[in-house]
Amino acid sequence: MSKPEPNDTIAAGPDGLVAVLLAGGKGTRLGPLTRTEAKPAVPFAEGRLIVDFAMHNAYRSNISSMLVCTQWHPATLVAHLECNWRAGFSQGLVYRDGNRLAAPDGYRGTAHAVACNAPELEAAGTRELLVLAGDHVYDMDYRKMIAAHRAVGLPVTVAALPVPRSDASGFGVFETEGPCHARRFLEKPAEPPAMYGDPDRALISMGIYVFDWLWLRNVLGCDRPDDPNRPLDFGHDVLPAAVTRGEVSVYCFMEPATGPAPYWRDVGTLSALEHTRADFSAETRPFDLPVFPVVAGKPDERLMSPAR
Ligand SMILES: Nc1ncnc2c1ncn2[C@@H]1O[C@H](COP(=O)(O)OP(=O)(O)O[C@H]2O[C@H](CO)[C@@H](O)[C@H](O)[C@H]2O)[C@@H](O)[C@H]1O
Repeated sequence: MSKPEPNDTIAAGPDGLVAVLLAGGKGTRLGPLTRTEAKPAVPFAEGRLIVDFAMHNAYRSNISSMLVCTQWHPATLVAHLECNWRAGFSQGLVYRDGNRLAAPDGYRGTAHAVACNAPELEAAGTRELLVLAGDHVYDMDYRKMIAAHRAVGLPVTVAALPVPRSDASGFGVFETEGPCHARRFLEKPAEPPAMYGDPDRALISMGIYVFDWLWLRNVLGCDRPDDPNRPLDFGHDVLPAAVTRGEVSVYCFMEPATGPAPYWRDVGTLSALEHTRADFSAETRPFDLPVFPVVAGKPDERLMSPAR
């Protein structure tokens, strides 16, 4: 297995886009599985780790550069990405550990993780940022969302989908006044508001964002590193204010916008992970497991071992 090269650099794609994968959370709700392991590095099925779903989506969406924010036990994750995915990212795949980059406290939240990497993103020529989480199981072509972001012209686009209202309090929830027109954003509300036209469902954030970089660097206070009021978390700090200011467009991950939701699972709890794994071991899978790009050299030995 090749060793990670922390000095590698990234350059934005021809359209100025860079992806950031947030992969540093502790994942405490996965109990023993994440005691000494990053959540995205938890095995899913047949040699795939949880992170491979987001990686495959990025790869097949022609994303050519990615910065991965790690923090909690990143060794397995970095080795896996380096071995299986580096070949798919022609403009660079780099890992930036909060323990080193933001010592002594590390990244203090998702927005802070991006802010800490602002100088490198700036140097890479970033004009748009696609922010992804490493702990979701779904099959999505981000190009459609990016195209929608450009067409609408607002500085932020958030991917969203409906879930039963009773399941929504663990997510960021949009209060909408049209099929996908957001009026308010509430991070993990005890009483999630119903989505427009459907009293039984709520429109939740999938934790996938496209940002205009100049807007984001300003909102994150990248020029004010000592400002104690800088936002730390996208869901708690950045989105509620941005939605209220009318700066956020909602990208509904479903066709048509009011139709049934596609398969998407946040596998942040043991029971969600078990159910999702069961869906993929059933005769008919929700969709195919991720496929690694062809790598010159040896395949990951995990792929040679039996499913786990
Ligand atoms: N300090 C840190 N440094 C680096 N990476 C970190 C980090 N803290 C968390 N992460 C990573 O960021 C991603 C998001 O994790 P969070 O735990 O912050 O959000 P959560 O999933 O609860 O909600 C979010 O995702 C759900 C969808 O699952 C949305 O509904 C909700 O609005 C949104 O806040 C994960 O991949 C995690 O590993």
